[in-house]
Amino acid sequence: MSEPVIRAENLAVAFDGRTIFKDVTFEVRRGEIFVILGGSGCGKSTLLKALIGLVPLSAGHAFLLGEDLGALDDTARRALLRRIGVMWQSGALFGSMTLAENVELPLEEHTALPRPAREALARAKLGLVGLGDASARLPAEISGGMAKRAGIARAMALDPPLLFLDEPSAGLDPITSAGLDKLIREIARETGTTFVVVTHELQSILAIGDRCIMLDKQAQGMIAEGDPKRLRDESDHPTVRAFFRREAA
Ligand SMILES: Nc1ncnc2c1ncn2[C@@H]1O[C@H](COP(=O)(O)OP(=O)(O)OP(=O)(O)O)[C@@H](O)[C@H]1O
Repeated sequence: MSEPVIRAENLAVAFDGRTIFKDVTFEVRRGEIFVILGGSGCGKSTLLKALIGLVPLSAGHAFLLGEDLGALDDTARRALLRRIGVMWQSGALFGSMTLAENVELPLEEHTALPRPAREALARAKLGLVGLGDASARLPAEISGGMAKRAGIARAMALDPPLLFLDEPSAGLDPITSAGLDKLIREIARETGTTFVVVTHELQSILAIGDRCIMLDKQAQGMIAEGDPKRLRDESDHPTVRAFFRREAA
């Protein structure tokens, strides 16, 4: 089997001596959509940040694309992070720039490509997310669902093999959210991009997740791992069952 895209070994994070999670161990395989799920405040976003080195680990190792992020010097670390796309929940587009200019921004920052090449790549990425006709629009002129699509296009500007999405369906109505899920599946299938998606939206988890882990605040760590549909149908863990069956725990 090929090297996993992510290997998380016994990860722990604590803030001011308070453990958020510990002993978090999992692998993300090439080409899959891997979901990090769990209730509010269980540490999903913190885990995402820890995986890319934005939050320090108090224990464990995170290997991304085969490299131990914590063991790299600044240059190697920047080079590795350049190969990873992130769309933050709060990752708003720059309001004064068109969608095309927003997508071009990472290309301008990280490549020496001339402007026409950048423009062509930005158009292609916007086309991939179904916004080929909207490239000259400003963020204020588009819907929330379109803004998320544009955010994904921007995160894909540098063709990352690994893409993190932090709560992509936050703030979207169910139909728009389902459309975004479909897009994520299409991109994964068409491009082979590996996705790590943080979400607590049950519909999304079941629609897109090949595999998932579930974090839990009380347990301060993982309480489940596997195919979300199997967890829904077969888990004996009361919190996992409650989550998937939408019952109060
Ligand atoms: N920089 C920080 N300093 C101190 N505490 C923090 C910091 N970042 C997060 N926390 C705490 O860590 C816990 C987990 O937060 P996190 O945002 O990762 O949860 P989450 O599962 O993503 O929640 P939600 O679904 O509500 O976004 C929370 O109690 C939060 O207050």
